[in-house]
Amino acid sequence: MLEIANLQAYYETSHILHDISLSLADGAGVAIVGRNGMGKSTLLKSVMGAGPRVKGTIRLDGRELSALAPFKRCRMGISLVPEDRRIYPHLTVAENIALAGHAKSETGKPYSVEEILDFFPLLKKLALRKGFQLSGGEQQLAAVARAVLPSPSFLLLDEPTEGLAPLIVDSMGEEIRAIRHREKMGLLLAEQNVDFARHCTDHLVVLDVGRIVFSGSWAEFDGNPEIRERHLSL
Ligand SMILES: Nc1ncnc2c1ncn2[C@@H]1O[C@H](COP(=O)(O)OP(=O)(O)OP(=O)(O)O)[C@@H](O)[C@H]1O
Repeated sequence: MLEIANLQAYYETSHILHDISLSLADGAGVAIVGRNGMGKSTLLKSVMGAGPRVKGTIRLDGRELSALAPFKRCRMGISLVPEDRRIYPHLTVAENIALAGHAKSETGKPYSVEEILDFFPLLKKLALRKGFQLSGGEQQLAAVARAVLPSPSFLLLDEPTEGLAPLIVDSMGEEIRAIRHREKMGLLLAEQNVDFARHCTDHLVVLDVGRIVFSGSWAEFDGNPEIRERHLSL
């Protein structure tokens, strides 16, 4: 279980996240939605320990993470795909994915590169292609695949669909959904594409200037058109 309680996050003197509390049961999928600059990325980075200064508690299976370096959180079962993907341009897709196998993991057994390529059929066809020869969407898929290899308990994805063609967005949505359900992997997804977020998760929180203004299921969200109109540009 991933529990975030009374989280505050700061960059220098700017107070970005205010009193965020959020719990994800094992295998749960939660989307963080909201307009640009509302704090979605900051929330994911706070959970990973990668950037903002935080106060409050972040616990994974009861163990406090807030003081731990990102690599330790990764070993404990959290994987982050940042917005900028960070695919190595001169390594092949298979080599980029294999890199994640070098990280030690305290959680379940990592998948093999072959298993990961079976999860992502599009990447299987591109396994020997170098990073710089991939489209933005293919790079994004490779970054997600690499993050899945250590078999994390919770996968954190930062706006994976940004700037991608609709076809690859659909295929990524299918694959993430399938992996989540088959492997019982938790997902915390920062996303502006509401249709994609809905496809991949069960619940959502809406952020507005660093505060949660809505938390519930997608059905509850649909029953609340005012939230949609006020906080999301649809
Ligand atoms: N490294 C940083 N230093 C200072 N301020 C930052 C930094 N990163 C983000 N911010 C500020 O924090 C606020 C929240 O940004 P964040 O990137 O978390 O929002 P977001 O909802 O993910 O937006 P987007 O969808 O545009 O990525 C914004 O006001 C942003 O300018």
